[in-house]
Amino acid sequence: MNMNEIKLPMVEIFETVEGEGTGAGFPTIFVRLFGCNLRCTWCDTPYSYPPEKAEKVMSIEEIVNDVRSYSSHHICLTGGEPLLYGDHSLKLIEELVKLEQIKDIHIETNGAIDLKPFISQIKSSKVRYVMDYKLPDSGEMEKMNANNLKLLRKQDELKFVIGSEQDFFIAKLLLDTHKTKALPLFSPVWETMPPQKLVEMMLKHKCSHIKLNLQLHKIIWDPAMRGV
Ligand SMILES: Nc1nc2[nH]cc(C(=O)O)c2c(=O)[nH]1
Ligand code: SF4
Ligand SMILES: [Mg+2]
Repeated sequence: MNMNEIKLPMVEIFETVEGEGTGAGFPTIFVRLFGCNLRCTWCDTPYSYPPEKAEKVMSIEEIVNDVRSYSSHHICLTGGEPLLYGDHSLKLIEELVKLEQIKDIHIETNGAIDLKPFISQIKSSKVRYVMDYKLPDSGEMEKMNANNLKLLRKQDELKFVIGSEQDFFIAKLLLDTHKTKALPLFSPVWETMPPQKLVEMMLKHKCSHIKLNLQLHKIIWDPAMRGV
C-alpha cells in the first residue's frame, strides 16, 4: 500500500516545545494519533480514545505534508498509543524518517505494545522510543510487556509516572530486577504526587541513575489545555 492509501485516525498535529524527557525544551512537532489499548486512571489525554471520536482521518501523505509545514527538527509521535496500528504505524514512522528537516522522532509508547517488530524493522538512528511503563496507580500494570524493557536501547527513555509511594517502590524494584539500557525517568502524577515529595524519595533512596521528569507544558500553560 502506498502513502495515500493508508489512513490513520488522528487527534491533532501541532507545534510547541517538548515538555518531557531528554528533548524537553526543543521546539517539536506533535503528531497525536487517536486510539489507545489502555485506560490509565490518571490519563491526561482522554480525548484521544473512545467514547470520544477521532477529529479526522488522515492519509500518511497528508500527515507528512502537514508536518512539512512546520519548521521544528523534532517530532513527538504520541496519542493515545501511536503504535496501535502495527504496519500502518510502522509505515508512518518510515515516511517521517525520510524528511530531511527532521533530526529526531521520539515515540511515546505505553509498554503494552510489543516493541520487537518496530525495533527490528526501523533502522534509522533518528528514531527513539519513550516507553511509559505503567505502575499500580495507573490500573494497567498487568498489561505491561516486561520483555520490552530489555529491547530498549541507550538512546531510548523509560518513563515511570509515579502517583504514590507504592508506585515509587515498584518502579525502583523493576529497575533493580530488569536489565535495560534506556535512561530511567521518574515523573510525578500532576494531581497526586507533589514534585518535592518525589525528589525527597529519590534522594533518600539513592536513585542516582534516575532523572526527575517534570512536564514543562503543565507549568507553562494551564494543565487542562490541549494542543500545547
Ligand atoms: N508540550 C508537550 N510535551 C509533551 N510531551 C509528551 C506529550 C504527550 O502528550 O505525549 C506532550 C504534550 O502534550 N505537550
Ligand atoms: S496509555 Fe497513555 S493515552 Fe493511553 S490511557 Fe494510558 S496515559 Fe492515556
Ligand atoms: Mg500530553
